[in-house]
Amino acid sequence: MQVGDIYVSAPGKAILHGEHAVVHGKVALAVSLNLRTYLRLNTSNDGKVCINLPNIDTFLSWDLSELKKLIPYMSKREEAKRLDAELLRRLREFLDISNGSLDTCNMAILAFLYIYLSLFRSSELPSLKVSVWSELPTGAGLGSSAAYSVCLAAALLSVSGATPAPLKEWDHTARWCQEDLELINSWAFQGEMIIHGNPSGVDNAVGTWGGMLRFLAGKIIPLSRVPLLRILLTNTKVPRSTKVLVARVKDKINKFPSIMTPVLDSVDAISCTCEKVLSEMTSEPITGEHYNILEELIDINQHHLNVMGVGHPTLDTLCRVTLAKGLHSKLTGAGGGGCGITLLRPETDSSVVQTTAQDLKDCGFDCWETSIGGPGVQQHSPLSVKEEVLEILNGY
Ligand SMILES: Nc1ncnc2c1ncn2[C@@H]1O[C@H](COP(=O)(O)OP(=O)(O)O)[C@@H](O)[C@H]1O
Ligand SMILES: C[C@@](O)(CCOP(=O)(O)O)CC(=O)O
Ligand SMILES: [Mg+2]
Repeated sequence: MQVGDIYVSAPGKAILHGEHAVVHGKVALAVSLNLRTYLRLNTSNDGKVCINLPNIDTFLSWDLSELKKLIPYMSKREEAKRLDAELLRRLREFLDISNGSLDTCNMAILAFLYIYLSLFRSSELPSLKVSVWSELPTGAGLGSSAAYSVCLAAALLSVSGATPAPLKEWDHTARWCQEDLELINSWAFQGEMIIHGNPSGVDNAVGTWGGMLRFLAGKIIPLSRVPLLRILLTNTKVPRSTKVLVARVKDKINKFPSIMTPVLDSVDAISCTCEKVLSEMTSEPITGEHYNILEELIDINQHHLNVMGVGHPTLDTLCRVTLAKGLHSKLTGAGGGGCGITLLRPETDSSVVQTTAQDLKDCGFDCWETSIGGPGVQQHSPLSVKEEVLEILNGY
């Protein structure tokens, strides 16, 4: 087992098209953001497991002797594809968490202990301290749950020795090999299953690999030839739970299958059309017509998402305020509040961006131009972690 400090980070994501539909086997296009979640793990010998989650004011620790009692109940499992229902039930009982709980802290703790116990089930449980801090707003549609799960999976797998930590003495940052990334992604998916209920896997795939990707039924295709897109991100600050929204869409599909199926098919076609246009934009001169199509796709998809029941009055406001400046927006992630994206044209003047952002801030929203396509999960030397992040992580 590796001893010492491990620092890892994983990016958040924005879904350009395909949220919700992707849960039902349709195509999604997603891209990583320059906002990341950071994790520090250090092994200790105080006989405890501690977790510090300052974003959600959660600081807990358990004696190893308590956690060891959960191990005899764990069924033997070779792969990380499905959740171990018995372990989850025992953990819920141990933590006194009801089955339908949506509590932020409960979900985060359950995901952590589940991955920790599963990975160390057949060896000695290590005493360790984990601190996680994120630049991402939590529960706002930017994939904070996936970035959290990817960081947990990467750090715990490294400590267990299953995926050797890739950082060499002279490196500032390092990435895992493809096979190890697949393992990290599969354990992160389990964390997402605990937090989301029924995730598609697109968010943890972006958190693991970064960049822009096409996701269809678990198949991940990196899109390497994409134009540089300028995107304005707006956080309406209306809290919501991905788990609740995903369940709401499922209920609607079950209630009105013949009405909702064409909507999902249409979203699929939007994602495919968007992918085609993005690809054309790299092989021929970019024209206004490319952007006209991208904007129309955004408008149509936003209507579809409203039909699915995941809109919100604040998201309508976002679309109206930006359209007044000639800019097109849609929600991103699970919706119901949270964040939206606005496509900026290459020629959109910075004064227009600024006044639009101010109008949105006047509505009570947070708003910023973001850069997209950041790297997937990384291991860091402490030197390569921003000082303010290091201070937070090392403060516990
Ligand atoms: N930095 C973090 N620290 C602790 N828990 C986190 C963190 N980021 C995300 N989470 C967990 O993920 C949940 C939010 O996930 P979700 O509803 O899917 O929203 P999103 O992924 O869009 O941010 C939180 O309730 C919490 O359990
Ligand atoms: C709604 C969905 O498509 C994306 C959810 O993203 P987020 O948790 O809101 O960031 C669900 C999923 O793909 O698992
Ligand atoms: Mg999420």
